[in-house]
Amino acid sequence: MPQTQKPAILLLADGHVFHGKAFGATGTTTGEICFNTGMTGYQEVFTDPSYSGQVLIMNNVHTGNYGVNITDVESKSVKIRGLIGRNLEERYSRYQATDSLDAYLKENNIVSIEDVDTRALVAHIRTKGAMNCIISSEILDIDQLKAELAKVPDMDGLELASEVSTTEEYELGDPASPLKVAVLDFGVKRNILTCLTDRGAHIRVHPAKTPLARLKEFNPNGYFISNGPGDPSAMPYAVETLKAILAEEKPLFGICLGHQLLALANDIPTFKMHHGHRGLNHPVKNLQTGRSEITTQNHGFGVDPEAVRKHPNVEITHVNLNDESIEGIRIKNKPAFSVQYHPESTPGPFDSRYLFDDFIALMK
Ligand SMILES: NC(=O)CC[C@H](N)C(=O)O
Repeated sequence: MPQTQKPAILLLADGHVFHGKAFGATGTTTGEICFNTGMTGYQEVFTDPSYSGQVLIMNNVHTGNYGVNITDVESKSVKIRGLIGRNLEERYSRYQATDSLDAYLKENNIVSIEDVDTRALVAHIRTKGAMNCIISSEILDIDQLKAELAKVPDMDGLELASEVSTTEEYELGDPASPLKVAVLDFGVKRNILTCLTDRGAHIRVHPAKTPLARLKEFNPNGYFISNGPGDPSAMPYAVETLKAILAEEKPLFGICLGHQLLALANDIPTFKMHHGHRGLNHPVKNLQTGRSEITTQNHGFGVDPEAVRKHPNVEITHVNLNDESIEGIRIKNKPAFSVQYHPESTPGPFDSRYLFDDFIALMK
């Protein structure tokens, strides 16, 4: 906790007010409130592009105590819109750390609030569901905050992926590799790309709206459909590309948003969840092997379980052991599969990394 702190206010769309202290950048920020139950890995979480448009509560009581550095990132900048914590620590201790969380949030202009009763807040979101919120250390008048909050668009129906996708194509891995993967970037996490290149793939990463004709010019052995922020049903352009890719009959692997888009490309609808799944310890059962995995998750939308079960050509490969939501699917007559969770983890356990091996094996 820094020595001198201004007061700050968190207002929820349902009128609930939480008083706390300003941390990081001062000012005002808005977005959809969500919570992550992970005890560690906060820098990887803050830089995950799938969090764009969201204000994040860290459930852990202390965040910031091991500082930040330049390597523990999933993209070039912090992507959360704001941070809420019980204790956000300015002092840190770790030999690899290069700076404090406070300095990092200031540098990335992330308005944050601490000294909030996060247990009560998370319990409230779990009961009432996802909603928009506003944090401010400059506007302390509730009516004025309410007026600002009313201008914030709903996450439902929001297309955000094209805002965080790369604007230029780029290649990674060994250009001499015979294994080529065309990546569609909707906000891809860096470690997903590393999981592919570490397994020998040469990859080309493409902007979100790249048509199949351009993807094919790379002569790929397979296609990877990335994670990303926003509502998948607001991305008809991506669903069209996926349908065209599926007609190619080449291996396809999708993660999170990529999983939702694969469902939509098979006419399975997606829906807005009550408050989503975000954390590092979500149990998932692999129905093909019977084994359980502890997984990293970050999603606020899901694929319609009834529509998946009724689909003649889609097989459920993974289910969530907490709520039986659909965690993985496979297209029966095509070499295409996807998972709702994050096998690249970072942060999280490595239980599900085998999915990258499966994708490589499918291409070989
Ligand atoms: N991590 C992701 O790809 C998130 C997908 C989607 N934006 C969701 O919230 O469900």
